[in-house]
Amino acid sequence: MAISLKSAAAGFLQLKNHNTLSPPSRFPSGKAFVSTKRFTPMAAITTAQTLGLSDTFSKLKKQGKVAFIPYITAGDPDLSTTAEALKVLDSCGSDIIELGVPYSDPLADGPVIQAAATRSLAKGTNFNAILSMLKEVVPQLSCPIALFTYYNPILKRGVEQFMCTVKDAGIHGLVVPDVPLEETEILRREALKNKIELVLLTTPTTPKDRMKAIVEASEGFVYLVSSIGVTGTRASVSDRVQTLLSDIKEATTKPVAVGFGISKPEHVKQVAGWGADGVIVGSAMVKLLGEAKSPEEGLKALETFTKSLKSALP
Ligand SMILES: O=P(O)(O)OC[C@@H](O)[C@@H](O)c1c[nH]c2ccccc12
Repeated sequence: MAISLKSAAAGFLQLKNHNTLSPPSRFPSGKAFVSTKRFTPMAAITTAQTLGLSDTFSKLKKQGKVAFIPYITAGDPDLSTTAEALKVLDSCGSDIIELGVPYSDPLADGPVIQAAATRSLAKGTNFNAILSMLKEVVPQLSCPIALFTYYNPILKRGVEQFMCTVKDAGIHGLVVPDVPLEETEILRREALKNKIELVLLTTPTTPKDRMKAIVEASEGFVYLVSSIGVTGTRASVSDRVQTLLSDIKEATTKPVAVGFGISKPEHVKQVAGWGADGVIVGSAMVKLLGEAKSPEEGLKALETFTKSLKSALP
């Protein structure tokens, strides 16, 4: 289904303050993923045993806990390191992991994640290679993966084909930041068919009636974007998030996770204290991995950082 220019423009206007519509672009092509490491044979946790997104939140709520949700870009610095990073994040207590599909025009992303996507694409990362890696690694994880992609790569592959492909790879959730609510009908239908939870995003500039429609349609959890603009660490998290959270919680009982700018234990503590059911940390994670002197150093830094943030959560 092509996005009509009119709705694309409407979508862009709707999203202009937070996630912008990315112009059509080539889909990354390159070598299939070939594992360069023998994965430690662990007792594979079958995907069937791994809880989905909403069930994960239900479990945590019963335990009085808040979900820790890191984001990393697949293929940065390379797919073998991504495979190890997923296992590190899982073993450090991540409750859900957002895995980003690198894209050539990630216009909702700030410089850190844009650079990660560029590095990954330059390495030849492509969607099939990511799927191959996931088929090996997902059975070793105890937490669910939410795939993070712009809309264009989905359209290139075809929505139906895309959804059953990611389901086969053991993916539980999907986040598509640049699809306006009006264009989500086919995505939601195919996601539901494949038991993929399609997470929708609301922002500080989303009108209340539109926010209500978004939270109504969102599956898995509601993604509350904490601040206007693109992804990237901020010195502090806006107090506005507290009001936004209570507005959303008036509109729905679905879990709400907050992202954008969170990068310190005090940010995590603050957002959890305001009633968030989950906190999402992306750029700070991506920076550690992508800018380390070696993959081993990046993985070690990721482990230390994740433990410091996780320990700040109830
Ligand atoms: O990077 P931050 O500021 O920690 O924000 C999370 C963000 O990285 C992740 O959820 C994400 C990556 N790319 C996006 C594009 C739009 C919305 C969200 C995202």
